[in-house]
Amino acid sequence: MQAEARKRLIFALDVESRVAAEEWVRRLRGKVGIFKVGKQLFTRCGPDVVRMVQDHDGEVFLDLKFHDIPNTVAKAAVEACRLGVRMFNVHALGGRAMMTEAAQAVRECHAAGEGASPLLLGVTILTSADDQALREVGIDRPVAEMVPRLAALASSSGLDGVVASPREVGLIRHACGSDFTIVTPGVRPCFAESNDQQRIMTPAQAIEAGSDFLVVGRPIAAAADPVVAAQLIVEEMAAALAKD
Ligand SMILES: O=C(O)c1cc(=O)[nH]c(=O)n1[C@@H]1O[C@H](COP(=O)(O)O)[C@@H](O)[C@H]1O
Repeated sequence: MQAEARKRLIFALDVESRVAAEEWVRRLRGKVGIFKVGKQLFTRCGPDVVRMVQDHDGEVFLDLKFHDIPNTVAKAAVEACRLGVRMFNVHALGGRAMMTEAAQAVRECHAAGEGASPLLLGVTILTSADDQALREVGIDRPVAEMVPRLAALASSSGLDGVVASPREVGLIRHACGSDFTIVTPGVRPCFAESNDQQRIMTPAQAIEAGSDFLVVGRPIAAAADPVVAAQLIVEEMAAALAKD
């Protein structure tokens, strides 16, 4: 069960240089399933950092949260496919046309033999946001209504899954069914700080709720012993998976 749990743990490489990223990959290779390359690292290092992870036999979640006009996002999606990443994301708030064109671009790129077939995920409502934050940008509906609504829109636009807080997994499963992939950041083991995350759950709670993949950054990176922290999270996930 630990091997299955490990495959589902994604470590966020939220660091400022290729050297630091490579150190983390060497340290956590075999201890986590996937490495997430996000905006900070990608802006600093570009696509080479994705290749660096792959050169270490690591799989990559490219977390650039594309949100633009449909044509631009579709073309960025093709580049993500060409990089051979395991998964990448767009903002579901970008809407149906944007998501549909991105999904089509992924299918065509793969069919033409130009790239891999990554999971295309829609970010619903960021795990750092709450109802008050939504009201401030003019969204009067609560998070608990917006997340399943955006997940259903992502699903009907041809996306493979969503990124959301583990707190909303049940609502998403109800709206989108069991085959839809749910990736959850906002995961905090009991030994870690919540930082800027608002809608959090423990690794066990996230797995019990039905998350497919857990994204964890600072609870591992800031731990006194990151390898031990990753292993504790894997053990907690494995115990929750064993209850199924
Ligand atoms: O798409 C994401 O990965 C993401 C979506 C979201 O709603 N919330 C969220 O925290 N993330 C990412 O997940 C990671 C969480 O990191 P920690 O809060 O350090 O565990 C960060 O790299 C975020 O960019």
